[in-house]
Amino acid sequence: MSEQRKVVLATRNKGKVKEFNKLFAQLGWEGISLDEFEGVPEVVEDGDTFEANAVKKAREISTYLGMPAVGDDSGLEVDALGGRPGVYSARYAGEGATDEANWRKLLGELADVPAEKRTARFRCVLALVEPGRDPIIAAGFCEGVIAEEPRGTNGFGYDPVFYLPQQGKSMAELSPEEKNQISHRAMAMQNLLSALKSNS
Ligand SMILES: O=P(O)(O)OP(=O)(O)OP(=O)(O)OC[C@H]1O[C@@H](n2cnc3c(O)ncnc32)[C@H](O)[C@@H]1O
Ligand SMILES: [Mg+2]
Repeated sequence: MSEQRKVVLATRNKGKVKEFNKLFAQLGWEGISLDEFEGVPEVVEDGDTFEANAVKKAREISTYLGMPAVGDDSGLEVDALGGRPGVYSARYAGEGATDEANWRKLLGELADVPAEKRTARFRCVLALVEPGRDPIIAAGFCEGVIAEEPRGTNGFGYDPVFYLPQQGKSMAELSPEEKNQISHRAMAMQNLLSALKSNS
């Protein structure tokens, strides 16, 4: 996979697409958005794990288009909530919830939780599927703390309420380049690359 590589991004999330475009460019890969194709079926995310959903996204899209595809299933694990919302992060405040509704619900649930108990991590599992081959899977995470209030306007999802003590900023206050150096998605991409190298 070292040559110029066209890989379909098996996601409907525009924030993820932007991040992947930059991460892929660093590898000389070309990420192709699902918007380029018509009639692509919705993937039903009914797995209980990030891995199951990431593989399902990549496999269904790769099979449908006959091209390599990367699926990303990701979410937020909050320690004070026993790891919730986890794989249900996208629908935490209900099916089709907005990003803001999700993080507002989270701040509400953590209203009485003191600062030292607000630890959390973003997790990302990536699956690369080439037609007719077994998936290659890689994971990454990023540790932080759930803030009391939102800060910043970059990024997407839970970024405004995910505070990074080392940076002294929320994830939504980082530039896209800074986020791509430390994020769960960036770590998973690095691990995917290593897995590909040891596979070939
Ligand atoms: O399934 P696809 O089409 O890829 O798009 P999605 O937005 O539904 O993605 P997921 O099912 O993987 O759900 C991920 C959830 O975790 C959140 N999330 C994932 N990565 C994030 C990041 O880098 N920053 C903030 N929130 C993130 C995101 O907002 C969703 O609520
Ligand atoms: Mg989803």
